Amino acid sequence: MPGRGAQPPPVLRVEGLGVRYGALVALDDVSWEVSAGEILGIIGPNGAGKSSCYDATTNMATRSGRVWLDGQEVTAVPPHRLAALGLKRAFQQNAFFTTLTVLDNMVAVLAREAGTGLLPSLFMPWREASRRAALEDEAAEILERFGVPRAMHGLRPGNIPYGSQRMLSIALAFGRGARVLMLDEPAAGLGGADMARLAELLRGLREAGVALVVIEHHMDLIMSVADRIFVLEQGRALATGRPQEIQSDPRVLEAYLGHAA
Ligand SMILES: Nc1ncnc2c1ncn2[C@@H]1O[C@H](COP(=O)(O)OP(=O)(O)OP(=O)(O)O)[C@@H](O)[C@H]1O
Repeated sequence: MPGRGAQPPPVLRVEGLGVRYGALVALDDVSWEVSAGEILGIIGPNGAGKSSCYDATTNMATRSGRVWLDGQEVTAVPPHRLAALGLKRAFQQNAFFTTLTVLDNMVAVLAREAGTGLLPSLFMPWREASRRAALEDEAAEILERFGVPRAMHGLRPGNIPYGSQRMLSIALAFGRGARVLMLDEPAAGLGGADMARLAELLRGLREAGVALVVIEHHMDLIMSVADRIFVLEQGRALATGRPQEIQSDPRVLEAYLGHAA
């Protein structure tokens, strides 16, 4: 890519993304990229087009533009295939199987990733017992890595603390692994201690080589963890740069805070 010097090639690159809802232009000619072991923060005022940008990237909205994953064009690839290729996403709202335990939610994700036919049999105890035990071990390890302790694995998701629910959401999105993980406001509703755990988790994933794209309204969090920030305003790219550049960019201050510093 031009101007990236010795940077590794991007894992995910989007170019010219556009989304319209009827007459409303939610996203207009937006391009960005993210590399392995990098955190790209996406910020912007409410309604700026951040979620539409995720929908466009993961082919969950009718859109224009193009998307490349690991150098391969994936513009026409449907969302579930993108996930299988390693482009994964967590949503603003937690989405669990509320009647399953925390552990079984994770097992269900692993079973789905393992392929056809396994999911129904996993919940029949007389079949696939050893396979199920192996998946349970794997699920428990992933949950612990994402900060959901074993004491919570037998509970229903609605009965664990909200901060742990958010971590569970990220674990379920990540599954067995991701090349790119896109998170939509992971810190929404979190208090200080949970926010610190989340920051630690994001840094750990970056350390492991995951490319992270994080929409976030909590400026302290995103400015402290992101390597680069991409700013959207009214569907268009306003600025991109390192956190300290973005924090002192008068255009961003004007758009985001309603005044220049
Ligand atoms: N399904 C939809 N139908 C019609 N308009 C939509 C739809 N989804 C989003 N919009 C509109 O598109 C624009 C961009 O919305 P989007 O949710 O992408 O912004 P956002 O930056 O993620 O906002 P927020 O920070 O509030 O989540 C907004 O004006 C929104 O009202």
